[in-house]
Amino acid sequence: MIEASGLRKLYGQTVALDGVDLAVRQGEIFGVLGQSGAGKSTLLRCVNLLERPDSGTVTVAGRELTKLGERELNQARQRIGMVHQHFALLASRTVAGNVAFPLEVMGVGRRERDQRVAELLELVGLGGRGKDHPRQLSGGQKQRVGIARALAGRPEVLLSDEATSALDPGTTESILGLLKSLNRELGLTILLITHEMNVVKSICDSVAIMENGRIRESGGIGELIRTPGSRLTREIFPLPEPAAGHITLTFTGHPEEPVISEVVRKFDVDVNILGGAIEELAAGSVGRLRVDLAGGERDNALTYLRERGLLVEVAG
Ligand SMILES: Nc1ncnc2c1ncn2[C@@H]1O[C@H](COP(=O)(O)OP(=O)(O)OP(=O)(O)O)[C@@H](O)[C@H]1O
Repeated sequence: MIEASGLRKLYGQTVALDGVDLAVRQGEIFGVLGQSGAGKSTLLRCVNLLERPDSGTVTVAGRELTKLGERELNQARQRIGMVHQHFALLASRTVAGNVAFPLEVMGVGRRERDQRVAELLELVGLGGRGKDHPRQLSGGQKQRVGIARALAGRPEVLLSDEATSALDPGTTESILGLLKSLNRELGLTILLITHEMNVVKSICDSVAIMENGRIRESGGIGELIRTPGSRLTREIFPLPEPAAGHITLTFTGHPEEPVISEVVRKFDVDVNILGGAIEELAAGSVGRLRVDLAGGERDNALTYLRERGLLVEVAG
């Protein structure tokens, strides 16, 4: 649905994007995770060409945006919604007036506009609040207005620029829940940028980890979790560096199965648990355990764990 290839963007001497490739599939929630200054906002602004990359191409829903002139681009942008960190609402307009704004720009007539605005407010859980002004709303409600406005043009793609960064944890969760349900119910493809691992863990199907204008790792979350040495897994489970011989086990799907006690019984090994955690991700439940395994048939125990579908990493 979104494909970016070879994106480069310089601001003076600063390389904001240094050859970025991105592929977001239709209907998925794709997170770009990175620290401040990594280039995330620049990447997002290059996807809808609010910022023109110095080189590289961007294709959204089959149209190569980097080839379009300003008029065609404005049209194409109507099918790409955008949600902002600080909501970007017009203080002088009511809630309904804010949501109606893009429809006015598109030239939608009054009656259709009113009907669509009412539908959109209902969709984001703000039915009946149309006459209020943004100042009468909480941060979470303001973001709901921002989302309703972004959906006005029936976009195929929603871009989210740190949509929950200005919100408290409880409100963040409810906004993430709303994005997830829009993704499911409308089949909306969502590309979001965030510096919060929590956002990636709770709603993303895929992720790209960005650093210094480059993507260091990207892919489906389940797939990355099963990849040895994955940065994503290390960041989700911040265990200390392992000592030589220590074993890190990553298991997905059925953490309730007693594989550890099985290997102890079957292979007569001693297991010393050094650390670990279980995380509930949108992609499923994932556990990571750091152990020391000694005695008995250690190698056979490791082979058995691999055969049971665990990722087994032995520190060198
Ligand atoms: N308009 C601009 N003019 C000059 N430099 C810029 C501009 N926009 C971004 N940069 C620089 O490009 C680099 C990437 O910035 P960008 O805002 O894309 O990162 P980010 O990951 O989104 O960070 P943050 O979360 O803090 O916004 C930074 O070094 C930043 O200072």
